[in-house]
Amino acid sequence: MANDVVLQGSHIGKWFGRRSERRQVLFDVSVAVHAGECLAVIGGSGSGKSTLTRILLGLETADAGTVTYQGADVTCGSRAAGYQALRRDSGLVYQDPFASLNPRWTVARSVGEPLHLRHRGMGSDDVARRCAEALDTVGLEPSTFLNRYPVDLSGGQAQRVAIARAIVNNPKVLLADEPMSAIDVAARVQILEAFAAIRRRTPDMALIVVSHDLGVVQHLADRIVVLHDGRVEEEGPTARILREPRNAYTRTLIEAAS
Ligand SMILES: Nc1ncnc2c1ncn2[C@@H]1O[C@H](COP(=O)(O)OP(=O)(O)OP(=O)(O)O)[C@@H](O)[C@H]1O
Repeated sequence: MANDVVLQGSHIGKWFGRRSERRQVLFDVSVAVHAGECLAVIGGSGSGKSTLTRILLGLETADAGTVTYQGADVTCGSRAAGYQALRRDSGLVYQDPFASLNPRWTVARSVGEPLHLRHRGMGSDDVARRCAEALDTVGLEPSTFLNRYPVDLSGGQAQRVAIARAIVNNPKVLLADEPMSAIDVAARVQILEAFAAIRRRTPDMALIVVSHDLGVVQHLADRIVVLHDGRVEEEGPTARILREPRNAYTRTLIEAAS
């Protein structure tokens, strides 16, 4: 399995604030993400889930430790050897889909923009085909949705458009930070199905999901990392962690969710 590691954080430490306000929020966190797996990062509010995953994706710098993407360093931001490759090969899905979509852009423009940015000379037929494929994968009929604006979408549809935008360049690593928490319960199934379809279509892609919702985690994740106050409390296969948590904090999280 070690050969399959795409993204690795080793002994990550992070502090926020200045002088007397300075506070450590991640303590010696090590985590490996493998090709083709879905890794869930769970933990209470403020446990460091978003900070850790943003550091792994090179969106935030670590103050201690290292992050490598396919063996190349990404730790010190844009100066690092692996940084550009990771930025190019990663996609992001956030909690609020309407914040990730420009209200003045059609779905076609929002989904197509990353293609234009990456492949400057790509022809309009290829852009249209790739946008349609991405929308199809997330369960949105292209002919119905391509010309809509965000205002014409439900929350669940908007999130699936945001996911289509995130996958249109076939990322090797996709980070979804609380992708379901702003979506009503009825629409969540379609988002789960969208992630399942993406994983079938791109079986080598690594998916990192940050979620409070253990139902979502149970459906999506192969492996779980449990964070508490910036430390890894426990990690292991999803079924084992949810059925037989070894750690008292993990048990508390599971009991609170059931
Ligand atoms: N830019 C920042 N400046 C100062 N403190 C920050 C910053 N970002 C995060 N923090 C602090 O770091 C800690 C971890 O935050 P983080 O957002 O990573 O937690 P989380 O587990 O994702 O929480 P939530 O589930 O509530 O989103 C929190 O105490 C938070 O207040």
